[in-house]
Amino acid sequence: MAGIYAKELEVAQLAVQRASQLTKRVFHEKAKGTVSKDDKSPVTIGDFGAQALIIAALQANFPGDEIVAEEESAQLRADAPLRDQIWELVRTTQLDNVAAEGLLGGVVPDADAMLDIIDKGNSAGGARGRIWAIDPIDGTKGFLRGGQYAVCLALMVDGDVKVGVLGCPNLPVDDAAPLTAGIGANQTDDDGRGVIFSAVLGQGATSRPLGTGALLDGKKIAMKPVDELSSATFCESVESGHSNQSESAQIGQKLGITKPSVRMDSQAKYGSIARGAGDIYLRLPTSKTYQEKIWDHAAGELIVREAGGQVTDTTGSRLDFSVGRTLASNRGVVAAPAAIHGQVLTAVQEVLGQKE
Ligand SMILES: Nc1ncnc2c1ncn2[C@@H]1O[C@H](COP(=O)(O)OS(=O)(=O)O)[C@@H](OP(=O)(O)O)[C@H]1O
Ligand SMILES: [Mg+2]
Ligand SMILES: [Mg+2]
Ligand SMILES: [Mg+2]
Repeated sequence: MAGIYAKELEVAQLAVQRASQLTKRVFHEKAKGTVSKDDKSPVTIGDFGAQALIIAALQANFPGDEIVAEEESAQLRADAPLRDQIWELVRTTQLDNVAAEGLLGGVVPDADAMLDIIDKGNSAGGARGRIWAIDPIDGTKGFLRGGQYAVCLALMVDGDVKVGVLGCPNLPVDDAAPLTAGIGANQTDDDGRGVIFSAVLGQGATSRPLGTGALLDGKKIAMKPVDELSSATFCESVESGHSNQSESAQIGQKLGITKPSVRMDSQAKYGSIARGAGDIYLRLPTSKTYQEKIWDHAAGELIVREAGGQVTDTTGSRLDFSVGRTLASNRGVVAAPAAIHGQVLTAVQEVLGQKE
């Protein structure tokens, strides 16, 4: 018998697969159509195109649902060549699997419809009803440097994440592949790479090859038991502006961790610890004012919890996805196997407590 949220999961996985196909095309192009946003962060034709394809798939299947997505069309409305470049990508990216492509609603009618679709991701979020959270390319800087990035989609119902899917084109398919120090740059999406992580609340977490054809069966994933904290591996951000790296080094010292941190962009970090390739994900605030965005965490947080992990902020509270487009009630993120999360959190609080 199909489980609860089975259709949502299938549509989400196919939508992520199709959007990843678009980002992979852009990845292999020299000019990635990069423009700068108001906050100076980069956005590419891949981000806009992937967001359009995912929202189109959600609207074809769940027309009453709300959507919180990272990007908006304003810059494209003022730049016809950029809009047309994205439209060409969106129009020509389809799944090989004809039935699946049909399920996702087929091709978007035209470029103007595409702009309107991109802007359907403008929901304010909140604690009521069904709301999808989309990060079309998480880790855009990683995407640009040939490192890790993730196509991220999650469904929240009444403020709780129920379904989470991450497409990671540049991670190894093999759950047992060790993380290498250089995984944050010069990666490829050749054979043996590209994985979809998924979870449904209460049903566990899985990984499967990203591929381009029919979805293959998923394998259950689980966090690796950490018998000796000193042998654990941190999985951390690449950008020093996104997480305080000197504090995480002090926390590592307190815990007796000697292995160097593995740095990679995006929610690929959550997927990597969920399958036991790494152990602990820390995101330590670098400013008093930055609020984490729900689309940067919703899918990964559920996948880690369903793989046997615990995820809190630095105060020990669960991440609260019900307060809008940001995690306004939380500060930073601490994710670890449930059995050691308490010890890690204590070390985090000791180090952060020394600051004031
Ligand atoms: N100041 C600050 N603090 C914390 N986080 C920030 C900050 N600025 C941006 N962002 C968000 O970080 C998202 C990428 O996170 P990563 O964990 O991939 O960071 S890193 O690239 O590995 O350093 C990135 O997501 P994308 O924009 O989707 O790439 C941003 O939403
Ligand atoms: Mg961004
Ligand atoms: Mg992001
Ligand atoms: Mg993004």
